[in-house]
Amino acid sequence: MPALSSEPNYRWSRDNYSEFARTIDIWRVVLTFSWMIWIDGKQWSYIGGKTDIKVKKRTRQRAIWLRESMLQLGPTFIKVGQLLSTRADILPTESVEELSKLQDKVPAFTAERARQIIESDLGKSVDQMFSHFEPIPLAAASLGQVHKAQLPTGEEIVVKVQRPGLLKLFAIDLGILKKIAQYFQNHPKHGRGRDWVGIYEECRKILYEEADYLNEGRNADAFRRNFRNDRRIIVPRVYWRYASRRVLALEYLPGIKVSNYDALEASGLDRKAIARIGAEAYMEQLLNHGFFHADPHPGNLAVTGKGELIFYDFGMMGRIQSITREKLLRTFFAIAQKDAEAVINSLIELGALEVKGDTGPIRRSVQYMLDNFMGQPMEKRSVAAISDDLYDIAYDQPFRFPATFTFVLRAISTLEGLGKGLDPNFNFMEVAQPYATNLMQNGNSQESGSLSTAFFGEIGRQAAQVSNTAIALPRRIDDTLAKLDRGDIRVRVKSQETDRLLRRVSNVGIGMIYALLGANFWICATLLFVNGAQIPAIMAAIAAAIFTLVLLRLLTKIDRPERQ
Ligand SMILES: Nc1ncnc2c1ncn2[C@@H]1O[C@H](COP(=O)(O)OP(=O)(O)OP(=O)(O)O)[C@@H](O)[C@H]1O
Repeated sequence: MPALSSEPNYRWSRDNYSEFARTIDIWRVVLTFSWMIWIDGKQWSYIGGKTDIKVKKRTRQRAIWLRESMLQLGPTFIKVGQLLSTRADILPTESVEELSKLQDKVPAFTAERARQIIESDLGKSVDQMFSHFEPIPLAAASLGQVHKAQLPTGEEIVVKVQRPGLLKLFAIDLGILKKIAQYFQNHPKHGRGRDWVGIYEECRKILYEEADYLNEGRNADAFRRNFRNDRRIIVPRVYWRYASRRVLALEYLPGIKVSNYDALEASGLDRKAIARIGAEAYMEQLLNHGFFHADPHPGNLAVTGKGELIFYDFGMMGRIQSITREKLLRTFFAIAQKDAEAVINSLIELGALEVKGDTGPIRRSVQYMLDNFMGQPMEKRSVAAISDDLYDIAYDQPFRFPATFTFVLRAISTLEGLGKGLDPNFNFMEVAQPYATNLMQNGNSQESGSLSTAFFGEIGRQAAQVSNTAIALPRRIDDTLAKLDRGDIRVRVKSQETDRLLRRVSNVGIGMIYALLGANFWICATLLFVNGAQIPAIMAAIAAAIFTLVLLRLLTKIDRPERQ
């Protein structure tokens, strides 16, 4: 993010901002938003009647308001908003779209404060360590800012410095956010089928990981190592001598931003080739390394004069294990075969789906989607469209996608958007498919070997199923036994005889109660009548008569033979 020259005076960036004032500010936003949602659900709040167009328009206005409020609330909420923008399975489309526009438009802090942080963390003065330190940051984002500097040896570096007081702000904000998550969890409407506390825990973990620059340095090293044999990808080197939780020095690698099309063309760079390198680098990360850059927005990708792709910012990375990659293939096969049951099972196995309760409704939705949306061949569809379909199914259902899965989808969708900007005919699936097959067949790593075995094993299995149902039958029995073993099958035994007997026993019990009450009222009526209280005696007699009648009716029912 370029540093802002004019600095809006946000409350959270003031020194005298108290925890109490913060709590009020945050709860004011939460309660106002809850009130808006409540009002929007009421028919009378729409002048001239509630229509789909009016609802959509209002949802959009609310989403814009939410985005602006998150921006006002500062770093923690900007990041949480950005994370929530990947959750189209729990938020309406309008909110997802608005939150994904949430950019780190935050004021830079002064070079003086940056120097203080560097000196306090590294224990030496900035002038001793660096021959030059650029006071105006290259970029300022919500968590920190980037200053250019030079080492006495002449090497050019960038120094990332964390925003002052960030961890203190996190501690306060996350404490309040936890209460908000609990509030929504316990809410009769918004809490149903949602795991707000789980989502809060995920956000908390990611925020603290991103705020630890040592972690970012380790990620950058691992990413760089993974691409050491690929000359098309460049990753800055970490200068560990100048690293702490709040400071990170990296090799200075200037480049043209992938979204700066004019500059790319002026340098004679091939836009199509850049889009392809990006997609292939992602296939490599997802299928081979199992370690991927989770935030490939245009600010984090640049191109050198030679057409190499530079990656910046390793704060948010995703990991997928090799076993998950095999399961991912199984999902693709299931989708290709339009087998809803298999899609759901593979997504559950993948950990991509957590179903609470009955899988029936979701199976029907998935089947509907497979039959209707997936009309086009897979390789012609965009990943963004596929994820939209998935989110459409998931929205308002009693399950959610785990963060890793939504991160993969978001990373690929973002990259796809970038690719389309560079080359209007770009399609991630088209690039990915042959690349994935090639990687699985000719891969030199042990992992891709096992992956290709799984791939062909799966083809064999599917072929056997399709060509011969008789052969497939034992498999189904086997699957059913496995389900039984896992406790996924509930057996309901219906015995009419037992049901009848139970009903009779219960009716006899109720009959006893009526008999007792009837007798009681008859005795009361008699005693009252004998003592001259005629009106109360009549009332008691009526009550006694009612209970006796009900009892007689019940007795005839007990003896009547039941219809089969
Ligand atoms: N090694 C580098 N060489 C040159 N420029 C860099 C380098 N690292 C970062 N930058 C520049 O600084 C910008 C911000 O860097 P980075 O994304 O790492 O910071 P951030 O605080 O994590 O920002 P954000 O959260 O917006 O991604 C990059 O877009 C890039 O322009």
